[in-house]
Amino acid sequence: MAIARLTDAERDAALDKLSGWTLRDDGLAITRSLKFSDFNEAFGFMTRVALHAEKADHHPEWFNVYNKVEITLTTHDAGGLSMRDVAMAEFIDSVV
Ligand SMILES: C[C@H](O)[C@H](O)[C@H]1CNC2=NC(N)=NC(=O)C2=N1
Repeated sequence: MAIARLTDAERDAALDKLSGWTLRDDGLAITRSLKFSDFNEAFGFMTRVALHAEKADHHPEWFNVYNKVEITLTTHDAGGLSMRDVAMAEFIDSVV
């Protein structure tokens, strides 16, 4: 399904309302690194996000080692950032 890619202005406005997210060098994704108290906390967080991602049909690219989770959000169908990434980032910000 074609999903609209954010304009640079929309992207910058979105980044302003998010916390802890940085734009990847190529401008096509946003990333955030999280540190939890232990693996159980980290994986519990990932479980919550995974269930939400499935409901939203929008899935993060992420890396976990012990209590650290590195998350990258981009919309493959848009070839860059879309409002789905912003919505997913807002959800993640609300559960960390
Ligand atoms: C078929 C399925 O709806 C699509 O592949 C969805 C699945 N999850 C997705 N997740 C992300 N991050 N980007 C997408 O374009 C995307 N597309």
